[in-house]
Amino acid sequence: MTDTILALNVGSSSLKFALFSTDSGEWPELLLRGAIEELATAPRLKMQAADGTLLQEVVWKDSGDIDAVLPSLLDLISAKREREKLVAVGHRVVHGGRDLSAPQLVTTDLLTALDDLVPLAPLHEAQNIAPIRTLIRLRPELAQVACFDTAFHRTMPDVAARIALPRDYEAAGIRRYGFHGLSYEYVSRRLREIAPHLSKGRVIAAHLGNGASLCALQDGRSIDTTMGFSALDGLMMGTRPGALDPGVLLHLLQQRGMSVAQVEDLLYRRSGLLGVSGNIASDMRVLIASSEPSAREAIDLFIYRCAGQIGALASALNGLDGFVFTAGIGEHSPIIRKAICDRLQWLGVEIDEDANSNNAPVISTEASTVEVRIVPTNEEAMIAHHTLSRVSGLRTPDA
Ligand SMILES: Nc1ncnc2c1ncn2[C@@H]1O[C@H](COP(=O)(O)OP(=O)(O)O)[C@@H](O)[C@H]1O
Ligand SMILES: CC(=O)OP(=O)(O)O
Ligand SMILES: [Mg+2]
Repeated sequence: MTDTILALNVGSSSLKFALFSTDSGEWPELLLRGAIEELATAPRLKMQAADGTLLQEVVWKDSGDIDAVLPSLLDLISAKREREKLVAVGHRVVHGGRDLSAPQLVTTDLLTALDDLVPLAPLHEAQNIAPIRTLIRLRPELAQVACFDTAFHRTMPDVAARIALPRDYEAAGIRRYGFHGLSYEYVSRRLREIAPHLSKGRVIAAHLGNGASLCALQDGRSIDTTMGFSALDGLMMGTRPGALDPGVLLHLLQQRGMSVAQVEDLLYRRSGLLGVSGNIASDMRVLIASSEPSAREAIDLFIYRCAGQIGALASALNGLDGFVFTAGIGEHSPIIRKAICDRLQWLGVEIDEDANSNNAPVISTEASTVEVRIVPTNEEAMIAHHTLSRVSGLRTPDA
């Protein structure tokens, strides 16, 4: 009987899952994968075999939470892989705070530490922890490993991590952590395999999904990133504004009399593409298809802000050798990639329009001084890798 590992990646708009065999060495082999979209409103699951063949589709009648869908998910997976035995589950946990800088086996103490981090990531942390507790109840024999989005950014120098507040705030943990680290760790490792000439150089990776950020990679390690203390900072996102003048917060609280809960809701759930488009959508596909001027304005702002922050990270890297697009928008939207790249001509970026329209691995021209690539991310593979390393007592090799 083959042992398997389940990787769970709960994002702000979906639950992605993937099942891996533990038999194949350092990198577990993919057996099946899938996603549950619209978790909060109308959950629908799609499960595919490793070769992409559709295995199953399920639509739940009621809106649910992860707790409600997880038992069905486990049943559906074991029905498809009857001959394998699930031995461990790895979880993406968005915030590891100041102390959790590497994947950890789940213990009661760890869960208590994670509970304390919930206010730092209101859109994610509680959703990340919920399936861990449900699984302790449903399947107490399973080993569980928490893999942190913040961990990969531990290599950021102090000058990039520091916030310009009085020193005692930093001592209390108010510093820039960065997120999407599992995605950037995967992209960095993948670059080492497919573009070793780039992986040693100065690269910006753009994780453009529902949440969005940039990471400046030097020699494969994070030296700066656009998200900071929380997953609110940096780029404009599906429902978050990105970098915001803190004076706006004071104004909302003092002059408009908004409560803290209202401001939190505004910043995490009602801003970004959704807010600027006038509630048309947070989904880039819907905005691109819309003829409403407000949809166009939301897209234009997303591109403008993204290009500006690429400039800032290019300065942190003292130049640019490579640029990588990844995640939902980055991997699938030629229109957005082109619009961003058109604003990077001053950096020597030149796009090959055919390659870009075809989502080719390299989308820059020969003449471009920056090699622009699409690298599909695989946070689940990274989670499975760390989980296998933890449960088999191996140390994870450094990225
Ligand atoms: N073909 C496409 N064109 C434009 N945007 C796309 C396309 N496919 C996916 N997306 C965008 O990708 C986003 C989801 O990205 P993803 O990385 O899966 O997000 P998350 O992990 O945060 O749930 C969607 O909100 C959608 O806007
Ligand atoms: C950290 C973060 O924003 O994650 P996601 O893109 O999954 O929302
Ligand atoms: Mg994601």
